[in-house]
Amino acid sequence: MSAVVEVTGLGKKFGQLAAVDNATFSIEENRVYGLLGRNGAGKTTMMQLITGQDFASEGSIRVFGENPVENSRALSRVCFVKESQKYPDDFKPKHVLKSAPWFFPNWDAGFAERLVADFRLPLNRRIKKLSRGQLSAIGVIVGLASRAPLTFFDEPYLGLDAVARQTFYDRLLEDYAEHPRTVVLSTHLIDEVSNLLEHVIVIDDGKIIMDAPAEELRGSATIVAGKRAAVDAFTSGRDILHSERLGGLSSVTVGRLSPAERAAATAAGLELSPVSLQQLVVRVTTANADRSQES
Ligand SMILES: Nc1ncnc2c1ncn2[C@@H]1O[C@H](COP(=O)(O)OP(=O)(O)OP(=O)(O)O)[C@@H](O)[C@H]1O
Repeated sequence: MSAVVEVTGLGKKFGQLAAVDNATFSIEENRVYGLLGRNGAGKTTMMQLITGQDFASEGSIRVFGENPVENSRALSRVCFVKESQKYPDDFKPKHVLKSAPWFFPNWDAGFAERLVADFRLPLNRRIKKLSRGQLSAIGVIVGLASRAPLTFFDEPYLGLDAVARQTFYDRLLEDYAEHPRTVVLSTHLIDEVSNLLEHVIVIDDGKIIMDAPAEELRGSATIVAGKRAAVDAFTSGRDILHSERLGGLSSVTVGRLSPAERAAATAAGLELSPVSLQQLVVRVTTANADRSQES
């Protein structure tokens, strides 16, 4: 498997603030990635750096083996869909679709047309007059129909309703199956996309705090619940990601349990339940914030 993006010791400072802090990771070819993290964690900044829209303060970035800054050869293979995309004042969606093939060599006009129907996008209305959802739909259509070998969707759902979001996920999966490429989704709706993701990168306070295949993460944490004394006895000495108490009951999130440990927990009358990807991300980012405050 080959890396389409290689980030090494990357840092980006805005004055004193390290929006990206000593980040090292790679993005492999033909996989769907989730770039996840809390508000202000550094996701957009990271995507801006990788797509050559901003300069790094330190470290190196390779996109298809090259420095992306002002590099039209590397960037012609990249599509970055962001919510704050600006268009010329008098532009209509039809102008965006007409100009897209200039930027994206793999542009599929027929696919774009089908997506316009799916998202009920009015092609002839000025972009300034579009609803928030219609504006999001333009980005989603460009991101999908461009079939760029590396596509970033920065919170593509912001204006989309639940039906339109599901349409986006369905079309993405169908098209990805036929035309494999690398897709990076940045989103807060982790549960909604969790089945789509093959690899998860979590950024917190500019630092990469998790970088793992989604399959490995599923089942990597378990909620142990039951009578407080029994939960405490079972979880004592373990790395605890989260704990909640209510009267004499307790619910504690711990790391991966072996089959023998699971059997012991059940024998002790404890209930075990899996932690969703969203819960896991919340737990690790909260644990990271607690550690940062302590140090
Ligand atoms: N141009 C800038 N000047 C100063 N600070 C900035 C600038 N751009 C981003 N930041 C700061 O850098 C940090 C990271 O911002 P970034 O937009 O990358 O976060 P994010 O993870 O995309 O957040 P969200 O999920 O809220 O969109 C934030 O604290 C933000 O305020």
